[in-house]
Amino acid sequence: MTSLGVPEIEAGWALFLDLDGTLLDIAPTPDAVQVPPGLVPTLAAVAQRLDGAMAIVTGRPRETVDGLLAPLAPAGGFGHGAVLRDAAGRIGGAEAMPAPPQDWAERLHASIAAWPGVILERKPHGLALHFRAVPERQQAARAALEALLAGHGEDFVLLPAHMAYEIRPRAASKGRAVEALMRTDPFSGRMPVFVGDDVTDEEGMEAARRMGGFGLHVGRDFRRGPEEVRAWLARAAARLPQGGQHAHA
Ligand SMILES: O=P(O)(O)OC[C@H]1O[C@H](O[C@H]2O[C@H](CO)[C@@H](O)[C@H](O)[C@H]2O)[C@H](O)[C@@H](O)[C@@H]1O
Repeated sequence: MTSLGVPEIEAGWALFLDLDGTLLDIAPTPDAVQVPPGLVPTLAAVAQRLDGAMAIVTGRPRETVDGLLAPLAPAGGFGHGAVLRDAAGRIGGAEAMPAPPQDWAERLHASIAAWPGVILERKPHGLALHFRAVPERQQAARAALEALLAGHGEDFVLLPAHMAYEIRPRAASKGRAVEALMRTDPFSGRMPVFVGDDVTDEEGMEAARRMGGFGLHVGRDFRRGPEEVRAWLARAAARLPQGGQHAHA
């Protein structure tokens, strides 16, 4: 255990890691995030120590994550679980996921033209309105997304996020990503552990608990934030045997 009571990573875990606010420090805008030197090699080493049972579970699209973490292309749940990639690199899960109607982005562009500082983020299976630079626009951003959902409430849901509101497919969730990946090799049979910081991560943590594992929260457990998560991962990369629990010395 660490001094704050977070258990050290074990070779028999399946590790599910949120990205923004967990591995990466929060930045002023989505495009401004910095991937700290050493993070990608650490993630690659941890995945190797866990026999590949490590996934990134994030609201970001797969293409964005692959750009940020290149050359690593980890297993994961992307777009809040709308798109899945297993440890063998097979992509799926999005067949039944709706894309936001074409006119939604146009309608939002029209709204935010009058709200300097509000950022519209378009994703394959969702949208986000960021108001970090102009917190006074929070209610307006929420209302704009609620207006879009008025005719599509059955397909999409509204999510509160860090200084943002998002729309995602109702059928997508981080819990769905955990459950689906846990049915695949090499995740199957391991103890799921989900690490996250946000409201949507609670569904991933709940899924991990249902499947015999647990969740760790950045804030309540990792009180020093993403920096502490990265140090925890680096210790596992240095300490666990190469090749994970099946490795022979
Ligand atoms: O599931 P996550 O990996 O935690 O991603 C959640 C959303 O993160 C991003 O937005 C947040 O991080 C930005 C960069 O630090 C920050 O500027 C913004 O205020 C946060 O809301 C990302 O832009 C979204 O697409 C993700 O869904």
